[in-house]
Amino acid sequence: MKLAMIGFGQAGGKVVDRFLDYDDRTNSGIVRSAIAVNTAKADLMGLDRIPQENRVLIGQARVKGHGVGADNELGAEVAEEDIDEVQNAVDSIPTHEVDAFLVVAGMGGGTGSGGAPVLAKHLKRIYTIPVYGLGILPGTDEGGIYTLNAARSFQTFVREVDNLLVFDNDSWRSAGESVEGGYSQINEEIVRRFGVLFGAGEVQAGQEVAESVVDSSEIINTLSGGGVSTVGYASEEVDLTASSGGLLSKFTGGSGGGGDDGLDAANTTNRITSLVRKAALGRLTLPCEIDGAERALLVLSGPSDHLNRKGIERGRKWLEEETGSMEVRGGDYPREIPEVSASILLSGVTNVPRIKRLQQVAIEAQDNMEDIQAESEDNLEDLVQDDTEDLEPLF
Ligand SMILES: Nc1nc2c(ncn2[C@@H]2O[C@H](COP(=O)(O)OP(=O)(O)OP(=O)(O)O)[C@@H](O)[C@H]2O)c(=O)[nH]1
Repeated sequence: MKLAMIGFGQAGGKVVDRFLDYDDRTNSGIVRSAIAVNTAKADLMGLDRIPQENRVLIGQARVKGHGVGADNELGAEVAEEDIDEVQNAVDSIPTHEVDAFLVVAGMGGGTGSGGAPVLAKHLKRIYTIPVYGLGILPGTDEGGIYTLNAARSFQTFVREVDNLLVFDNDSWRSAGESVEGGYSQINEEIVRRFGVLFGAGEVQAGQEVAESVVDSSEIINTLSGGGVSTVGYASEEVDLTASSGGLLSKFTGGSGGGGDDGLDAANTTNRITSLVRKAALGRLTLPCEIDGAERALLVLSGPSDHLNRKGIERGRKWLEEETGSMEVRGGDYPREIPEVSASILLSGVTNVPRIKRLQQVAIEAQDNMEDIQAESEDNLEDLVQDDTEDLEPLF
C-alpha cells in the first residue's frame, strides 16, 4: 500500500528516513511522500533522505529551534500552535494517490510524544483516508520522565489514530551496544518488519502478480476497528539459483552449508507453517499475548515457487486457533529475493502486560516527581529564609 509518512520528533524523522532508504533498496514503493516535523533544527539537518522542502521546523517562537527537552505538554502545545505550517507541507502530498497516513514518533521524548497525537487528530478531521500511528516505546532503562511521557502519549495517540502500531525499543535493544549503533539496528528492524507488511499488494512493474495477492484493502480492513497492533516476523534463506523447490534451508535443512534438498510441495507447506509459528510466537514489535487479538493478517513473502496456497491456508487456520479470532486474513507477496518470510499483523491486541507495567512505572514516576517538587519548594524556602527572619527582601 502507498503511505504518506510523517515523522514527528527525532526518532520519527529518522525512522521515516530509513523507510525511504528501504523503499529504494527493495523497490517496494510504499512511501509516496515523506515529511519530517521537529522543534529541533539540528535533528532536521541530520536527516539524509527526506527532501529539504519537506522538513518542517515548528515552535521557533517558543524554543528557538532547540527542541522541547522531553516536555511533551510543550510538544503538544507547539504542534497545535504551528499546525498550519505542518499542513502546508501536507498540502503537497497527492492524497488521492495515498492509501493512508502513517505518523511515526518516539513516545518517550517531548516533540514526537506530544505532537504526533495532535497531528493525527488534525489529519483525521480533514482527510477521509485512514490515519495510522507508529509509536515507539522507550527502553525501561531510559528513566521515569520518558516512561511517564510514553504512558501519557500512548493513551492519547491510540485515541486519535485509526490504529496504533507499536514498536517497543525495550525488547530490541541488545546489551552492550552503543545507543546510536543500537538505534540504527533497531531502525533497520522497524523498517523491515513494517516494510514487508505494507509492501504487500504494492506490485511493481515487472514483478509477478501473486496467486492469492494481499491487497491494501486487506491491510486496511485488518487495521480497521482501531486499537493497538503488533507485528511478528520470521524468515528463512533460500537459494534463488536452485531449481523450483530446491530450498537451502538455514533452520531445517540441517546441512548448514547448503545442498539441494529437493523439496516437494509438502516440504514447502511445512516450512511455511513453521515460519508462521515462529513469527507469531517469537519476538513481536510489541510483546503481548496473541490470544484475544481481534484481527490478523498473514503475509508470506518470497520467490513464488517457494510459496503455496496450502501453506497459507494452514498458517491462517493455526492463527485462528491461537488468537481465537474469526478475522484472519492471509495472502502472498512474491518477491525475487533469496528469502521466504512470514509477517503477521495482529490487530486489536488487549492482553499486553508491557503496557500495564509502563503505566505502573509512569504513575510511580509522576508521584515521585510531585513529592520531589513539593519538597524542593519547602527546602528552597528554608534555604532563602534566614533562621531568625531578621532580613527583609528588597521588594
Ligand atoms: N527506535 C528508535 N528510537 C529512538 C531513536 N531516537 C530516539 N528514540 C526513542 O525515542 C524517544 C524520544 O526521543 P526523540 O525522538 O529524540 O525525542 P523528540 O520527539 O525529538 O523530543 P525532544 O528531543 O524532547 O524535543 C527516546 O526516548 C527513545 O526511546 C531512534 O533512532 N530509533
